[in-house]
Parts: sequence; structure tokens; C-alpha cells
Amino acid sequence: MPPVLDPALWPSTALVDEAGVVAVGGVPVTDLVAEHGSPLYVLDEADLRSRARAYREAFVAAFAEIGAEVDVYYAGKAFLSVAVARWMHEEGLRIDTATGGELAVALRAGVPGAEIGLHGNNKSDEELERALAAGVGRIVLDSLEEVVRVAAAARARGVRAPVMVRVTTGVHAGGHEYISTAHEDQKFGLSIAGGQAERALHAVLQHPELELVGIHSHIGSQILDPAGFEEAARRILELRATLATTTGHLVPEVDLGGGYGIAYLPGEVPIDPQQVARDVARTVAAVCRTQGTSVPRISIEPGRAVVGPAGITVYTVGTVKPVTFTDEDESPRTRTYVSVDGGMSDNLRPALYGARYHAVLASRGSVADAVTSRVVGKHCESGDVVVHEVELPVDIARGDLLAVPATGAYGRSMASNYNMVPRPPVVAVRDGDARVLVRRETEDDLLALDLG
Ligand SMILES: Cc1ncc(COP(=O)(O)O)c(C=O)c1O
Ligand SMILES: N[C@@H](CCCC[NH3+])C(=O)O
Repeated sequence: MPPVLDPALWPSTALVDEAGVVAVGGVPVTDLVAEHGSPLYVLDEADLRSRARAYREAFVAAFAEIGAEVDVYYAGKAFLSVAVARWMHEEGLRIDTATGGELAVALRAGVPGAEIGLHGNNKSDEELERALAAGVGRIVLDSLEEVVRVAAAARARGVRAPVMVRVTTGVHAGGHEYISTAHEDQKFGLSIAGGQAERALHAVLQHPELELVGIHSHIGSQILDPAGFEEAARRILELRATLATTTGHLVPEVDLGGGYGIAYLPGEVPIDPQQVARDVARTVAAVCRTQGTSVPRISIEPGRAVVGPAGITVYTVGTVKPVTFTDEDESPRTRTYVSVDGGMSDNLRPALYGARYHAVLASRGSVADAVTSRVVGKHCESGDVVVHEVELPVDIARGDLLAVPATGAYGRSMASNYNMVPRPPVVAVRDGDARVLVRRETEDDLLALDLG
């Protein structure tokens, strides 16, 4: 019997065939590597679309119960390509962008400007101009000075800019200090407790060129405990009610950001969109009732939870090296270091956040005993780890393929050319067909940037 892949970690179409080969979207990874080379990002289109639908349907249904409408913005920073933006649009999602580059991709995909949001703690004048020219549905203001800059840009263009104010609620959540974004001492947003959020909201209302469409908060990323979402919603709604009392303006929309956590390791339990949507909707209804305000329109911005589990990375094994060392209690130990043909250039998350991943032998079955292994990359850093610890068959050898699940988010999007390594392609699979979404970089691409 071929092994069964944990459905929490792998794309829904992933399976192991009789020969022990992992297939996704009806295509064996051995065929994918034969055609497109290695390393390779593989994206399961059906799985990606169904996760997008799951988030949209869960939030729309839960908030319909309390009389609120919902927009789901796919956070393009997790992974964006023209095809992915188009698919998200077809599934009824809007697109959250954080830079001019992401905005360009969403527009190229034909997403209407009105269905795109622009974020950023340091937007350039050009980015603001481009957003206004595209008629984006919201520019999310991140500082007091930006209130003035966007108002001036809108005035110069003779338009009224729809804006949200990004606030920090003080709710600390997320998988790592670097990806927690709503505590006070960091660069994003305007603090509710410190009073800057209210000042920015007042400032927006004083500018006729700005239309205050919402209050925004994003509390962090890879959040597995849903309590933070409810607490953040409560604090934003209290701010909204205070603003209504002091200015008479009831902000129509509240954006609760993204951050919904996924499973990276066997046994981890991802956020359940239906559960979190119901819990947050209940809190929103209760707080609005207490405050005596109507419920706002709600938006959310999931990135990882939509694209993360839809993607895997396939690597080819190179050097396999048993390393003997002495651990903390002075006992001798051996660990098998399995080197693959990629590493921190295609997945920075282990080096940056200490993120843990899983891996399986993907090109054949093996009945050999399992041995504790560490999968490492080919870069000149000892922190270049792909999978910190995983049981792999002891007969694993050069030329075998390894598949690492849950790499769809923040893999390709944070990839680099460290050590002059060209970035791998993204290949989408569906119903037995494969299509290149983003082509492999070549050394010629890298040399073309170097003007000598
Ligand atoms: C403002 C904003 N929205 C949405 C996201 C998407 O987060 P995630 O991929 O964790 O859902 C992020 C990233 O953390 C973000 O900064
Ligand atoms: N890039 C991060 C998440 C940060 C999200 C952007 N605010 C990750 O890989 O987990």
C-alpha cells in the first residue's frame, strides 16, 4: 500500500501512486521534473481555487447571519502571478497589493482597479499616482504624513481617494516576532492606545479629497489561535463607535486583515475558516449591539491560507552525508544531512523565522528503515536548512526527488538569487495537465542585469 499524504499538509489532489511517486493535479512529480527541471514549485489550481472559495463562502455566510456583507481580498504578497490574480478574481475575491509591482500584476490580470487595495508603510509617490490612476478601491493609509500626501495627490488629479486607516490594536499574534504586526513597537499602522489612530481618522475626515471607507487592522501571520481576531475586531469596533460619537461619521467598513494559520507539519491543525468566521461574526454582532452601532461591511485579507497548502516544492537530492556530532548531554549522535538543489534562495522561511517543514521521498517507494534526517540547501550558509528534522528512508540517494508540502505561500514570493542561483519556475497543475505560470530564471537572466 503506498503511503497516504496528510490532507492538512498537501494539496487536495496530491497522492502517492502504486510506484510510490507523488502526483499532484494528476501529474507525477517525476514527469514534472523531467519536463521543467528541479527545483520546481508546483501549484494545484483546483486546490487553490477551492481554498479561495472556502474562505469567501465561510465569511460571506457567517456575516450574512448578522446582516453584514463581506469582501475577501487575496493577499498577493503570499504569491502573485497574472494567472493567480485572474483565478482569484474568477472565484469572487479581490486583490490586496502591497507595492506598485503587485498592483501591476493585478492590473495585468484584468482585475478592475475598484477591486484592488494598496497597502504599504512607505508608499512612493509613483505608487500612489499609479493607484489613483487605476482607481483602486482603497488606499490603506499607514501614517499621519501619508494622509496629507494622498490628499495632495488626489487633489492634483481632481479625484476623491477612497482610503482606510491602518490601526494597531495592541493584539499580539502570529507565528514569529517578525510576522506579528499589531503590537505597538513596530513599523506598521497607527496605534489606537497611543491616540495616533484617532488623530489620523480625524485628519482624513478634514480632507475633502479623501473618502474614509474603512478602518483596517492586520494582527500578524500564521496565527493558529483564533482568539486574537475577535479581540482585534472588538478594539476596532470600539474605536469606530468612539469616532462616530466625536465626529458623527460611522465608518462603513472594517478590514480585519489576514493571518489565518496553516499546517506545516503532520499533526498541526490549521485555522478552520468556517469556525473563525462564525466566531468573529458573533463578536462583531455583540460589540455593535453594545455600542449601539450598525454592523459594518467586513473585509479580510488571507494570503497564506489560500495559496500555502496549494503549493509544494520538488527538489532533487544531491550529496547525502551522515554527520556525527556530540549533543548537549555529551552523547555522540549521527544525523543524515540530505542536500538538495535549492534551499534558502527558494524558501527563506526556515532561515528567517526558524520555520519548520515536512518532506517525503517523492520519486519512488522505499521499504528501507527511516532515519532522522535534515534536508539542507546548496547555499554557503549553515542556516540554509529546508527541513529541520524529518524521517526519511535510509536508502535515500543522489537523484531521488523530495517533495516539501505547504510552500505555496512566501516561497517563490520571497525567493532570491543568493549565490547567483536562478529562481525556480512555478508550474500549475490541473486535471493531468501542467502549465508554466512563471518561467525558470536562467544564468543569462542574471548576467543580463550585470552591466559589466
Ligand atoms: C496587511 C496585510 N494583509 C494581509 C496579509 C496576509 O497575511 P497571511 O498571508 O498571513 O494571510 C499580510 C501579511 O501578513 C499583511 O501584512
Ligand atoms: N512572509 C511572512 C509573513 C509576513 C506576511 C506579510 N505581512 C511569512 O513567510 O510567514
